[in-house]
Amino acid sequence: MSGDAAALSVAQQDRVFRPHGVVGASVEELVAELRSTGYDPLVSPVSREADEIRLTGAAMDPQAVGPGDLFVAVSGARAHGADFIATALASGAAAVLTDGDGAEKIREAIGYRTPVIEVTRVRDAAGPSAALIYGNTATSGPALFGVTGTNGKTTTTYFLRSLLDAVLDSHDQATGLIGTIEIAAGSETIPSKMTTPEAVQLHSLMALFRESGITAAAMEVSSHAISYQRTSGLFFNVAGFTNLTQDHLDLHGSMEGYFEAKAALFARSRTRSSVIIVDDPWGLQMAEAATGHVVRLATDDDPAAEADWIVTEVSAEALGSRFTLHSRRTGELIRCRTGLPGRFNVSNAALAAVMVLTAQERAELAFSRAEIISALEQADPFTISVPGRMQVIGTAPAAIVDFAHNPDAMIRTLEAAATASQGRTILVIGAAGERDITKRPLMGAIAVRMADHVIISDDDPHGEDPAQIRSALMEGARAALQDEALATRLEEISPRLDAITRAVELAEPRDTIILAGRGHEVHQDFAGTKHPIDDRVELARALRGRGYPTAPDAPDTPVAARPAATPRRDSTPEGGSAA
Ligand SMILES: CC(=O)N[C@H]1[C@@H](OP(=O)(O)OP(=O)(O)OC[C@H]2O[C@@H](n3ccc(=O)[nH]c3=O)[C@H](O)[C@@H]2O)O[C@H](CO)[C@@H](O)[C@@H]1O[C@H](C)C(=O)N[C@@H](C)C(=O)N[C@H](CCC(=O)O)C(=O)O
Ligand SMILES: Nc1ncnc2c1ncn2[C@@H]1O[C@H](COP(=O)(O)OP(=O)(O)OP(=O)(O)O)[C@@H](O)[C@H]1O
Repeated sequence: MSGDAAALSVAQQDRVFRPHGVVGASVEELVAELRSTGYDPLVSPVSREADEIRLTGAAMDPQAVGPGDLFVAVSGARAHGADFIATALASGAAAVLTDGDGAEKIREAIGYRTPVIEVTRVRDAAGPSAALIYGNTATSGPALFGVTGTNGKTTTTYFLRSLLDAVLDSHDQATGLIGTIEIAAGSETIPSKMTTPEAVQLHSLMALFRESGITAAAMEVSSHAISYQRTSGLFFNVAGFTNLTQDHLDLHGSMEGYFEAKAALFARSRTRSSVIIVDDPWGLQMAEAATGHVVRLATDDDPAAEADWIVTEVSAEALGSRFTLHSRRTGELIRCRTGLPGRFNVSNAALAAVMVLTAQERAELAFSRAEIISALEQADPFTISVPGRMQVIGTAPAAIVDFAHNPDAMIRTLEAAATASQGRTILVIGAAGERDITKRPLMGAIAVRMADHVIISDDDPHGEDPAQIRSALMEGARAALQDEALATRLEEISPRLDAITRAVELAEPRDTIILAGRGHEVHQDFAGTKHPIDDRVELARALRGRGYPTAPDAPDTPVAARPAATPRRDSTPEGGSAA
């Protein structure tokens, strides 16, 4: 989105990034739909005029409500949406969908002025309600490609979109994208608030996509989204699974709970086909749990016997890789490449390719196999820059900004660095506050096991004390240093800007610097206060400051200012047992 619109808040941008020609539904039609699907709605006030009110949009965030919207007021951990009824009404909300508590709050605040539809499961009902308003059905389009898994969602959706673009361009059709970094409808984009938006926004986006001539879209599906019913009422043409490793245990309680949340996406009622990477037992289990048409993809060196597609002939090419996709069923061989570093990007690229091939096989895309193969072999769709994902900022020393913020991603990123590096690996790492705390010591331990010099710093502390988060990482790192007699150098430096400067000061041209955890993010959140900092900008600045070369597309805009409220600076170089 450009011009004046770009100056709007994210919620305001959500409000204007909407379809225009929505036919909508009346309150009466919505209530009838909810009744017929078992939600047992109660409506007040019940009157002819109220029934005839036409709903032409839906929003859950009161700041994103527009005229004629259904305001979906949910009860949450921080607040009840109904507490914000005044904001929603001032913006033009025409009716409210809420629970008993919400209905009570609204009656107390405004009496019986606006129709209130009361159901017990508001989040469940939000998706089907929005689907009705925006005219979305299982076949209304666009062709939707959903990707879930602990790591690789963003990268795979960028790869998917790039491949779809390469094929659809010649058909004059555009593509969409919904994910952590941005929401895009063709060339129009807005920034994302969440990896997967709420159902009301997703349904609005489907209608916007259709209106904008978008025939295919790639979308990240987080486990939070599945648990919070954000994808309710949406139907995927192909759902893809990358992997399952430790993260988000604060929400899911256990790996089994986390698995169950993800598995819900691969049900016949939600997706027509599933493409599942079966490189580990979780993947194999996911393929067993999936119902409907399931395609198994193996991307490692020891492919599972059950795999339908395997990746073979992987070889290094510049910083990226070449590989061949082999269909065990038909014998088909397709040559692909990705310019992004790391073996995991071969997996992400293979998943994107097999998802599109599967959609074509199942006659869900109006283009031929030959067009996909030609795009794969000639358009190089997997050599693109994915913001903050293995993004190369400097070349000597190699300097990379990556989003790795959980144990498995760290291992894979540091493996990629070790393969590429001629010298030492210098790592800056932190952990986010108010998120899975059990991963912090694990991440500290992995850091000192796999890098040569580790600087523990801050990520987004959110409401937590940043020093405490660092200390949990340090604890894991120190224990590994001691127990495993490692020679890794370990420091704790805050703020992050100082940690970045220090990493560059330490580096020599043969070394590799990895700034992990923050990727594309441009603010750190300290208890609700946002401090501008972009790892990519600061790394490029520090490299240039020391006369080191930067990559051609390294940023040069001086975005970041030094944080206003700087947390404790605590630079305590520590050696491992041999240091
Ligand atoms: C755990 C979780 O996902 N919580 C989400 C959930 O919160 P909740 O149900 O507790 O609701 P709440 O925040 O109390 O708000 C209730 C209602 O009051 C409104 N409200 C609330 C507070 C306020 O100040 N103003 C306001 O209007 C809200 O818009 C909502 O309508 O619904 C809220 C409304 O949409 C989300 O903002 C909130 O996301 C929180 C902030 C969050 O951080 N979520 C992250 C963990 C998340 O979802 N991440 C995944 C990606 C994870 C990954 O793979 O890394 C994602 O898909 O983004
Ligand atoms: N297939 C993969 N397997 C393991 N690690 C990966 C994979 N793909 C990417 N990574 C690592 O995970 C990080 C995040 O990648 P990406 O943003 O593509 O995943 P994501 O699932 O969208 O993550 P998030 O949900 O946290 O945004 C990358 O920066 C990289 O370190």
